[in-house]
Amino acid sequence: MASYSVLHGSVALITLQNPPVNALSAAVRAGITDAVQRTLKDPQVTSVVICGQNGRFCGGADIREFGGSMSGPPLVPMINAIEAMDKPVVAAIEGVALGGGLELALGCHYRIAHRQALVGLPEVTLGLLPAAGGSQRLPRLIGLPAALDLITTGKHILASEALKLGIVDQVTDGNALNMAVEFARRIVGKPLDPRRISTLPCPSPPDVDFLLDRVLAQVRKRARGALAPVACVGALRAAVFLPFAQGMEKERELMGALFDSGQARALQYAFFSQRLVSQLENHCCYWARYGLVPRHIAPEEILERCLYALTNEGFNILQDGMAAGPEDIDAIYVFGYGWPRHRGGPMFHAGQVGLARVLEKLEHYQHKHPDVPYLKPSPLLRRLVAAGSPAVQKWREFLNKDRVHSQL
Ligand SMILES: CC(C)(COP(=O)(O)OP(=O)(O)OC[C@H]1O[C@@H](n2cnc3c(N)ncnc32)[C@H](O)[C@@H]1OP(=O)(O)O)[C@@H](O)C(=O)NCCC(=O)NCCSC(=O)/C=C/CCCCCCCCCCCCC(=O)O
Repeated sequence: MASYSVLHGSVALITLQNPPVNALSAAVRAGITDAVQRTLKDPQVTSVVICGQNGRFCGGADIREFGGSMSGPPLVPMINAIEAMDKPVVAAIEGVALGGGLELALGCHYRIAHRQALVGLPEVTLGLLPAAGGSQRLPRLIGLPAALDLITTGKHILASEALKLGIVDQVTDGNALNMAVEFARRIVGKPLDPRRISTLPCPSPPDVDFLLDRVLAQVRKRARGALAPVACVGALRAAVFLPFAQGMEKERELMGALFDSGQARALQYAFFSQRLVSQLENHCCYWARYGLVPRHIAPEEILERCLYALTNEGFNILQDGMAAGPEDIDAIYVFGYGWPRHRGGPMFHAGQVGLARVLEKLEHYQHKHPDVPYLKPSPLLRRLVAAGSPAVQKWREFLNKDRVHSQL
């Protein structure tokens, strides 16, 4: 939800309330929409400040809502309505203004931030693009090159850097909310048209096509099949060449394609699993408090059972002739599945760990869990170990000999 109050008799204060990061859930969007209506109707109110509860402006759209059917007031018309207001609206940014949070702030006429606050449009890291107007407003505010950098990487920057780029208007080491309220009182009556970012032209260099093509090529190379970074460049191209309303349509169209893609779902799943893992320890405390004794599973066991079962399947695939050599399997993992390049790939890694050790571990886990077929050591792994664990580069040779023998 969002609370509404009036300070000094004339400054409406809209406070986002959704701990811990004030994500823009349906209830928060409904609260903001209601509060905007109240400010419009209240003749005493001459300016508005939007802030977040507990020193955090907003961590963006509520990622949990993406998994289900979305309800409540949509974000885009809400932000457009804020920008269209005829009373100045100031965003008081403390803590974070990320994703939809920054997009909300870009719909405000001014942005005042704490120097240490973090701002950014990290949607790309979730397989999305800033589709609440961010891809259209940010380049209009700070120019195409800087917007391309921020939106295609999704990086968070400090408000002090955002000030240099022109994303925020002022920073403070003190209380950003107090400063925003004082600021809001002072600017009443100043023209608002130049502060409505959607009405600004998009500043871009003369060689704009060249720049967009170069960035697209870089992004394609870096993204290795990821859809979102490429879509981000498409949305920014629209910001340069199309009027705002049409750019917004393009933004929505591109977002629609990303939204239901398996990639966006996978990245959002990864966002939450990363956080869940860090809570594991607390769950153990919870069990202990209620007298439950969790079976102790060492992290090595989880790692080894996942990793060595995967490698074992690689040996089976090689043995069945479905891949010509270990390099084929490693290349698929490194280039297709983000396996850390510095670890070479699962087959190379098995060689580094030592084939005898991999075999020993598989035998150990198979003994403990005889019902798990993936843990049964591949005959090829056994033969390689028996042959003295040749280096991975020699396996192709070994396999060829093996295959010839089996055909004789
Ligand atoms: C930096 C953080 C904010 C804070 O970090 P930290 O202090 O370390 O805390 P964490 O442990 O990370 O988080 C604390 C808990 O909060 C949860 N959390 C955090 N952020 C969110 C969030 N945004 N939503 C939900 N929950 C969140 C987190 O999981 C923790 O909870 P728990 O412990 O797991 O229970 C850090 O949290 C962070 O980086 N957060 C993410 C910031 C981010 O990525 N924000 C961007 C979100 S995406 C976004 O904003 C998108 C905006 C555009 C939406 C436009 C919608 C339009 C829809 C159009 C649909 C198109 C279809 C059209 C089809 C057609 O046309 O037909």
